Amino acid sequence: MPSIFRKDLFQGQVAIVTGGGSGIGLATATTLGELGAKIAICGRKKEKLDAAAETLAKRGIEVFADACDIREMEQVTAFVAAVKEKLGTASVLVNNAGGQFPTTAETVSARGWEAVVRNNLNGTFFMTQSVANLHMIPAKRGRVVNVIANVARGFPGMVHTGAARAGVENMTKTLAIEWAQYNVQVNAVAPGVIRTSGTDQYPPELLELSRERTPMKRLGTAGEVAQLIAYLASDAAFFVTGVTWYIDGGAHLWGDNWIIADAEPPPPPAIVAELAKE
Ligand SMILES: CCCCCCCCC/C=C/C(=O)SCCNC(=O)CCNC(=O)[C@H](O)C(C)(C)COP(=O)(O)OP(=O)(O)OC[C@H]1O[C@@H](n2cnc3c(N)ncnc32)[C@H](O)[C@@H]1OP(=O)(O)O
Ligand SMILES: NC(=O)C1=CN([C@@H]2O[C@H](COP(=O)(O)OP(=O)(O)OC[C@H]3O[C@@H](n4cnc5c(N)ncnc54)[C@H](OP(=O)(O)O)[C@@H]3O)[C@@H](O)[C@H]2O)C=CC1
Repeated sequence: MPSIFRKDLFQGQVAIVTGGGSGIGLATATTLGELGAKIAICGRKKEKLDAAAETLAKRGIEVFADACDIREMEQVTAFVAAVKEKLGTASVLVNNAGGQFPTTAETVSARGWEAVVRNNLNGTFFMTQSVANLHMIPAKRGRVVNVIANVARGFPGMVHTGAARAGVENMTKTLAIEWAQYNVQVNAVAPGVIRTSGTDQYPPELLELSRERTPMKRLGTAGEVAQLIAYLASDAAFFVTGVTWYIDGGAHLWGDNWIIADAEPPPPPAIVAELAKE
């Protein structure tokens, strides 16, 4: 995707992109790298990261890639220290790693719930705290962009991730206030349904339903999300903090992925009929 940004926008800066081995993370790493940033990426699968690092290097981007499960604090601490040693002090953190699986609220197992909450909420906090303490707060400079999801009207069909992402959205506001004194801005982006290696794992009929239920009648691209992240990571967004930016073709305002059955609901309690008489 051609960029609207100045070629040297991130020259001399170091950007960490979690989950940078694929999808939105790789598109973001590519965008920031092509705008001059040195890039650090992490993920759980080393092979995927190595392939992504090769792609980035071929584009002339200086890159450091290492395996790190963001749910494990020791792995996070080690990765964040390695970034400092290999590339220098990071001024940009994109918390993009995450994921979940479709489920109903009544059937999700305790382990399934925990896996998703740890991945999206705990992992994002561990990484943010670690990068802030080692890189951004001492340097008095930082931009954090949290990738969440369209949870504006709940997330029926994925209760675990809805709850975890709402937690990250609230955390975004808190950190924006606590860290304003350190010149660290914290924002979130909330993608609608974006075609990536991640959504390729979803049933095609669910994605088609999502497309139909999106006012703009299409799915987004990873490149589009990367451009929004680049803006929020740039100096142009210096006075922007604590805000969630939707990039979803209008889907947070209209259109549901959750079909409410047409069946007659159970009768209301008697008091409702009594009140209707008055
Ligand atoms: C509806 C509206 C759509 C709306 C239309 C579509 C909208 C899409 C919007 C969002 C799109 C994206 O985010 S796309 C990005 C998607 N990418 C990903 O999700 C990749 C990352 N995800 C993951 O790694 C996994 O999903 C996650 C659970 C988070 C972490 O996996 P782990 O390996 O740590 O966990 P495991 O040890 O395997 O499993 C722990 C428990 O979770 C359960 N579990 C794991 N995967 C499961 C699965 N697919 N189905 C059931 N249960 C699962 C296991 O059964 C275990 O519980 P027990 O069985 O009880 O032991
Ligand atoms: N595509 C979409 O429609 C939407 C996506 N999102 C969110 O955007 C982000 C990017 O998703 P997308 O690019 O679509 O999908 P991908 O599955 O391609 O990307 C997810 C990335 O996160 C990494 N990851 C997942 N869990 C961990 C972990 N515990 N530690 C480290 N890395 C991890 C994965 O790498 P690895 O497997 O190697 O660990 C992978 O590279 C995710 O948070 C996703 O939930 C939100 C709304 C919609």
